[in-house]
Amino acid sequence: MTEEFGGSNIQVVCRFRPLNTLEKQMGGGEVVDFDGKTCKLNNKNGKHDFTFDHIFKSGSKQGDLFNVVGKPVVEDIFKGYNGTVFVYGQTGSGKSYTMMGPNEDHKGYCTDSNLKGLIPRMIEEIFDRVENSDPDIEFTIQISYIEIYLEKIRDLLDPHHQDLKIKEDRESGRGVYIKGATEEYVTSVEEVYNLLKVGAGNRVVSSTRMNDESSRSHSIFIITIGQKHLVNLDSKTGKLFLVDLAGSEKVKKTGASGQTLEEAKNINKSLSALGMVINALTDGVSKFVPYRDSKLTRLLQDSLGGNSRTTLIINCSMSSYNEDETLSTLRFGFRAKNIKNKPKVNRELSAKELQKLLDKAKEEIRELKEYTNGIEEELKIYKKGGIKTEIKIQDPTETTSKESDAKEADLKRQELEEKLNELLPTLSKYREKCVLLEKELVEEKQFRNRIMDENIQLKDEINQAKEEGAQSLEDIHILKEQLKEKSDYLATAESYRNDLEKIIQLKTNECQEVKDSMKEERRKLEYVVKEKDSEVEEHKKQMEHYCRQLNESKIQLLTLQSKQDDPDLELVMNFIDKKFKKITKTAKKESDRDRLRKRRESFLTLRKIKTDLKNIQEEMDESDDDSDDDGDETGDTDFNEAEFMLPSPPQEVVLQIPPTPTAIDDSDYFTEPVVTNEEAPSSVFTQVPESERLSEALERIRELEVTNKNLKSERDNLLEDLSNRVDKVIELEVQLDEITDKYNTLSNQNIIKKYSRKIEWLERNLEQVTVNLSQVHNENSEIIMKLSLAEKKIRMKEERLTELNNIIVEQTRKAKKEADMFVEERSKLNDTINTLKRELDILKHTKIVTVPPPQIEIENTSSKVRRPLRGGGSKPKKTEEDEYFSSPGSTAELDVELDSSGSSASKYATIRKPSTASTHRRSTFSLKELFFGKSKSENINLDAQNVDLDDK
Ligand SMILES: Nc1ncnc2c1ncn2[C@@H]1O[C@H](COP(=O)(O)OP(=O)(O)OP(=O)(O)O)[C@@H](O)[C@H]1O
Repeated sequence: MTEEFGGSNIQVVCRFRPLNTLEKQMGGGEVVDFDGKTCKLNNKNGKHDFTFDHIFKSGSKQGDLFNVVGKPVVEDIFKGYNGTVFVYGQTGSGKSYTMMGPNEDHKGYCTDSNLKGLIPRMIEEIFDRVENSDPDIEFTIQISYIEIYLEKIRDLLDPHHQDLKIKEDRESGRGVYIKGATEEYVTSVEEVYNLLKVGAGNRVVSSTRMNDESSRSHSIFIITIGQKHLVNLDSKTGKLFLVDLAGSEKVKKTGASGQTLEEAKNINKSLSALGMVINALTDGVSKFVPYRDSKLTRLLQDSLGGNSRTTLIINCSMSSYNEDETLSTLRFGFRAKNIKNKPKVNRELSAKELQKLLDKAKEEIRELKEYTNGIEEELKIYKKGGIKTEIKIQDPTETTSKESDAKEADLKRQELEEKLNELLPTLSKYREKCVLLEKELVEEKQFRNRIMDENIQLKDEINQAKEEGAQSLEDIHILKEQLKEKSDYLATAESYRNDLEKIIQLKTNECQEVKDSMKEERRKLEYVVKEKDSEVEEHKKQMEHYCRQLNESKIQLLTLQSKQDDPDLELVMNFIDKKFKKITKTAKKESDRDRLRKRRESFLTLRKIKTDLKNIQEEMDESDDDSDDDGDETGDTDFNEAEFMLPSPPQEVVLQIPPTPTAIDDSDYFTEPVVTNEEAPSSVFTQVPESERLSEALERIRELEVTNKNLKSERDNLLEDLSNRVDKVIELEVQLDEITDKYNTLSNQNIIKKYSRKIEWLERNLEQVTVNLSQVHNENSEIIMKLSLAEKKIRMKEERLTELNNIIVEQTRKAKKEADMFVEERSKLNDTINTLKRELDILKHTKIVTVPPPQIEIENTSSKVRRPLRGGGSKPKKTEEDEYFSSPGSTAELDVELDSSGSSASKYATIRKPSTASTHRRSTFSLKELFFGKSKSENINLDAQNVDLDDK
């Protein structure tokens, strides 16, 4: 059974050690002042005050520390509490010195009465207390000694155990323990010292710049003290953890490297885990304490915030050389002060205790029954009228006759029988009750176990749910971050798209502008073309005029021909006419679309005609030359020139065909004047003398030729300008197409595709994230619901548990009451039996008992076997009787004195050895043991012939 008391804070004491050689060498002074329980550290950053439960200045004695810290802890352990003393501080600050004392002869402990540390003093105190305890209390003392080195638990009492595991057993009240660790039973201080020596030999210690013998591991010395009151069977257990932590160290200062560096890393890691546990226990916010982060914290779980009375000793240096470390140590201790523990007295569970009580009661009933049966049997013998041969019945009066004695005996027998008959149902009633109680207890225990299992399961569920919740929250957080990232990305993409759209718009505007400008250009061009057309028209008219004149000249030529009968000239004229007609025809057929091409073709045709004409001219010239040679014609060079120039006008006319076919009817144009000109000659030839007209015509032809040339060049210019403009238009159109293409390409190009893909992907992701988010929200709310449900369940279970506890308490109370009643009844029964016995005694004579030697428990020298100690003496000592009985085969004739006064009468018998008959010594055998208990278990037989029971 565990008795809980109000929570108590961890006690924190602070110890300073004197400056060491290194600190003196470094030349720094002392930086700590004291004011009662407050120490003040003055460093470069100012003053820091820390108040503790006790402060031990540098000159403090080991004994003072024991009186303040050690003694009360030992007292607590004997009360059944768990206790812990642990020392914390930087390397070389005096932790091992405080715990063990100086390790001068490398034994692992110190026995110097002034210098020995807490552990030796506490061990001695424990054995002193056992020595001075109630002799009815049986003690067991067990020792374990382990170290945590490089995050592995090593058994210092058995180095074969290298990596022990930590286990927890709340149900049995054992709490956190190390599975497989050696637990040696000890019965003396010397035995413990031996173990300390063994342990110290197995510990890992190295030399560093800060400490010649630096502990490289956390050592834990565990003392378990069990107590059992042999009379009331009350039992309790106290466990004491004495922890010497490895020192925190600055690698730079200690000069750790290689293995020591690895050790330093592990030491600092586990110490920081210890710091985290203390933070979580004291910050008032943390719901979770990370005990499982290191072996050290896991092992100290009960000592920090659990079932233990804990004292923390912080060891510091006063030197300015170590002021930073001292400050951090003081802060650590100051924080630890706020840890609240819940120490409980570790008593046997009520169920067990009750079970034992019940067993005891059952045993007593059985014994009583046997005893009554014995009496019954004796009575039967009397009833038969005989006297048991072994029993000499002493007649106290010597005056009553045998007959009256028999009658009286008969009556007594009847009375006894009646009383026995009355007693038997009571006994069976008790037996039944015991069975019932036993059953109830088993059921109750099972129920309680079930509830506890359920509770643990629920707690696990809650923890899981909490973990899941935390995970979900984390997921939500991650998703939110992703969402944010994606939204940012989306926004960037959006802005990029907007920029692109703007660029496209700009380009489109530019295109539009170019189109507009082109349109404008076209319009201008059309205007110019129109102008040029009108100019051409003008020229055409002029040409008409010239043509007419040409026709006139032609007519004149014809006339001349008729006069000269020149067949070649006629041929030329015909040819020209033909060509004119042909060209007119061709021009008429030209469509608007192919105009330009046709023009060029016409131009080529005309050029061909011109070449033909030139050829004809040349032929004519040749013929002229021939005629000249013949001497037929003289001084007709003008005519020849005119002849030579003749083809030009039609060529120009053709070239100047207006752009719209409807505008000019070429056939009309060419036929009409001819008709007019055909009519004209009569008048012309009649008015002007022929040679004048001819020269005039030639003059005009020349003029025409010049004009033609001008017109030609102008036309060429115009054509060139036109083609330039057309080219420009084409170029612009090509540009426009290019821009459009570019735009299309751009919109189709990878960037846009990529971005649109990305945008799509982001949108999809966004959707997914939203879905996930809502899912997570749902899950979260589900978890919260589950959590609240589970909490509700736990609350209900807890309520149920309290209810059950109350029931158990009630049941225990009832059982106790019943047990009391039973004891009362039993004493009544005893009284009755005593009365019966007394009555029977009248009939009895003194008996001699031959007691064979009781089997004395042989002391087992193996310390792993339970070795109890009795209060008042270090272990159950052999009494004179024990020694006597222990000699094999010896028998003793003992006088057994029965003390009839009070209830103890049934309990003790005085045994007298024949040789020392005068000395009456009280043995530890109870009457019950003597007659019933030991008679079975320890072979003590009643021999009526050898036992003398006197009247007392
Ligand atoms: N209060 C003290 N008075 C005198 N000497 C002391 C005191 N405390 C410590 N010392 C001496 O200081 C040295 C270092 O002490 P100790 O080995 O106990 O340090 P530690 O904190 O256990 O170091 P580590 O963590 O490295 O094991 C030892 O030589 C020890 O004797």
